Amino acid sequence: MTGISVAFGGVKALTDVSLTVEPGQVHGLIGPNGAGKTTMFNVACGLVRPTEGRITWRGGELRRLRPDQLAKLGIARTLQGVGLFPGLTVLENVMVGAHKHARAGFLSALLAIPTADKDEARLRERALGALAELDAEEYAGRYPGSLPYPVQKRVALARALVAEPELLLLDEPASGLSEDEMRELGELIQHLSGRMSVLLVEHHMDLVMRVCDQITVLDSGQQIAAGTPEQVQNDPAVTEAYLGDAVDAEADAAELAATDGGTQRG
Ligand SMILES: Nc1ncnc2c1ncn2[C@@H]1O[C@H](COP(=O)(O)OP(=O)(O)OP(=O)(O)O)[C@@H](O)[C@H]1O
Repeated sequence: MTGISVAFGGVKALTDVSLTVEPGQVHGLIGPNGAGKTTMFNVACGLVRPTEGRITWRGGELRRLRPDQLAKLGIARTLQGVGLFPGLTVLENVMVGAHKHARAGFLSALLAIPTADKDEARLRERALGALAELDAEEYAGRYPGSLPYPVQKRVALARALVAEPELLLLDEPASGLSEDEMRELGELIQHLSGRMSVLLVEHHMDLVMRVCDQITVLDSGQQIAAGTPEQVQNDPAVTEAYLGDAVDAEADAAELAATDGGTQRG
């Protein structure tokens, strides 16, 4: 993505941001709150059209990237929420992610139309394989609503992986996970990068520093640093941006405490 700018009405969410996810690499996108990470992620998955800039994929420019084209382009994503279909079982949810591999289409496969028997069997096998990779095979027959949040997140990831994407877009995959689950997620992401590229938007800095090959840092819609985890960690502009964020939070807390104190005194 080159020279990406996005404006929402008068708000400039991104100004001239460029990043390239290299084949087989994990690329982290970080920055304090409101930096523009989600907006950039949404540009990468076609949910937000940039005001300016170019998106290049497989050597060609994508003039109009739409979310429904992603699977055909070899791109899969998971979003901040979980986004599973509550009325489908875990297995069926994952099969939805594999539908581009089915000749007769997902609907006929799901409805078990006779001509789709072979496709359905293949889909089922692929979906079970993806669930097994995420250690979630045992939940295949369950409905998402009955499962703990971290398991739902694993199912959502299995649904993205089953299409065997070339590029996997992950928006805050570690949110709501315990330390142990986060460590497992880190290992999984590193393992996956052997066969696909990953763009990772994440708040948990230790995870980002552990698994990313390259990192782009945004602040107030601008790119303030880019490089290896070590380069980014030692970049004064990055420290300053995060420190500014912490100082703001402290000032807010102090102001709130002062207001509370005033109320008590009054
Ligand atoms: N749909 C929208 N309409 C108007 N402004 C928006 C919209 N989406 C994002 N913004 C603004 O764009 C800026 C960047 O927001 P964005 O959500 O991309 O940041 P972020 O880095 O993902 O933040 P966070 O870490 O808090 O999720 C913010 O100022 C935000 O208020």
